[in-house]
Amino acid sequence: MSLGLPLVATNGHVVPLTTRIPPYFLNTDHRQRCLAQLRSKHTGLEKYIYLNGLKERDPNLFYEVLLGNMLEIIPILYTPTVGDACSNYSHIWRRPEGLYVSIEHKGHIRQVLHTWPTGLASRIAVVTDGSRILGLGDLGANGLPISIGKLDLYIAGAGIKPTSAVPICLDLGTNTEKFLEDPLYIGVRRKRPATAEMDEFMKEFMEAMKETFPQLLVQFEDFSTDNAFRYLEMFKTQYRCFNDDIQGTGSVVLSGFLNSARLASSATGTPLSEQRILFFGAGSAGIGVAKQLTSFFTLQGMSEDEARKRIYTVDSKGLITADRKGLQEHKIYFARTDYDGPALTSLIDIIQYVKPTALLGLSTIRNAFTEDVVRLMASLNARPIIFPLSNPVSLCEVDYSDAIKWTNGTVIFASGSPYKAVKFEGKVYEPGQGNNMYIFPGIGLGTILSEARHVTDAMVEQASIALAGSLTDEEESSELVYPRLARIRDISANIALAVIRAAQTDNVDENVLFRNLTDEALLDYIKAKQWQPCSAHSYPHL
Ligand SMILES: NC(=O)C1=CN([C@@H]2O[C@H](COP(=O)(O)OP(=O)(O)OC[C@H]3O[C@@H](n4cnc5c(N)ncnc54)[C@H](O)[C@@H]3O)[C@@H](O)[C@H]2O)C=CC1
Ligand SMILES: CC(=O)C(=O)O
Ligand SMILES: [Mg+2]
Repeated sequence: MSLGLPLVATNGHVVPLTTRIPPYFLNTDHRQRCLAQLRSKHTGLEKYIYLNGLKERDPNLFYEVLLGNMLEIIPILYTPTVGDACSNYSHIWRRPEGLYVSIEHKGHIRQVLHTWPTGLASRIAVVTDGSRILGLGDLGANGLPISIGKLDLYIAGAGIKPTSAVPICLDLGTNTEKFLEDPLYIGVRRKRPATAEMDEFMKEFMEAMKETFPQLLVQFEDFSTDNAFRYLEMFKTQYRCFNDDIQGTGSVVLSGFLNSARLASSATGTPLSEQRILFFGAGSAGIGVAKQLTSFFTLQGMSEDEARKRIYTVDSKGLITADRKGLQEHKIYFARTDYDGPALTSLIDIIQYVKPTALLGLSTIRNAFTEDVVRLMASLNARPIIFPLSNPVSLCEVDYSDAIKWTNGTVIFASGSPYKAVKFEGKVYEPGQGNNMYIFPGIGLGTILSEARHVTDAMVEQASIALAGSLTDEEESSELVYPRLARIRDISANIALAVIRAAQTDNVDENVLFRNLTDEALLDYIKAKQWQPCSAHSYPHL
């Protein structure tokens, strides 16, 4: 421990020569004190505010507490509680903790970015425009906590240094009236810009980001669906960036689906090539996952057409068919051409028609997977795969305990937000959490270390395959589809290794030094680079 003033050691105890610190404070366990303080708070939002204050007072201690208590703390910093933090951010705001770039800064964005204190040391920015925060809609400038929460997962889950992380909220206005009318609202009071104005802003922003932070990776987060696809297409080969909701979600769900299909197949013998996957919800997340699945199927030898035929998509108007007028661009690829009956609008009718082996919810519709829906899935499949992936919990398509009860324990389940284990007829069942948090830390770490010019499709796909293969024997025998969260650092290191190798194969790695390392040596290097918090450094000023 490095302390500025001499200390007296008595009976092995450390006593600072100062009156500002209680004499025996340094001999107590600060982490336990923090946990006790955290647990004394009654609501999720109070816990969020407490943790936020702890991070400001003592970042090392904050990350130590987080790393030692992931299962308890991640649901506060991230989904579901981060949803409450965003919804109420204008009211709970305490201190500056991220970078706001406003539409009013247009023409001066470079100057704004230069105000960020860690400048050239910055490596990863999570950028939201607040237009679709989780499933909660347009929260405008209140969206910053989602960028902060994702970056906390980068730091805890992948070992990215806190000083490398830049949380960004683009304040482009909001179309949500209640914020525009709220005197405490922290954002610019205007409606969102039209496409041409937003495009100009985004182009200036990305160019300025590259100039100001030349080694930085941009993760686009929670943009409304049209813009999510639009800016990914516009920027993905020009800048080092990816879209978490499209690519991160695609990658993480493919991984859980592969492990689920293996489990289901051991009961039914159904091969991957005969899976029929029904997507309830066809936005950035639904279509992102559908594309990742079809891409994987083609890797397995299916033709593109055969792969696409495995997928059925549903939106608020029902089963998406090619003959529907005015289909949005991103829905066209998966629109069915083999159904020409009357529009199928009820989920029960759609399931009866498709007979899916897997039902994936990315719809934001709470309890859309009713008892009838779940029981029908169970009657069609010995092991139905049901993933209600919408966030936060308040928008989840079905609760875990209901899914277990209505399928008599046969369901293979992963939800976007966390659920606790459930006891049913004497047996304990553990849910999976199908959330991009398992994937983006490793994609980011691998991209940063390899200094990849772009994030290629193969990097995202290999991340998914690495995650799918990361289950231990114990996790496999417990029928988990994702690894236990407590192992996320090791898992992120393995994902980063796969991402670096894919970057090399695609020739986008600007750091070519890793090319000559064996996998073992590279994995050791990655792990050695992971930042470790150390609260012993917290009192150098005593
Ligand atoms: N688990 C995870 O890792 C992730 C989960 N998500 C969640 O997925 C959800 C959707 O996100 P996006 O795709 O970006 O949003 P979005 O708003 O673009 O998509 C929602 C989709 O659901 C459909 N939908 C709405 N009402 C419906 C109804 N009554 N019946 C059938 N379909 C209906 C819409 O037509 C649209 O296609 C959000 O809750 C988000 O939090 C998103 C990314 C990652
Ligand atoms: C998990 C996530 O990225 C979302 O719900 O938007
Ligand atoms: Mg998201």
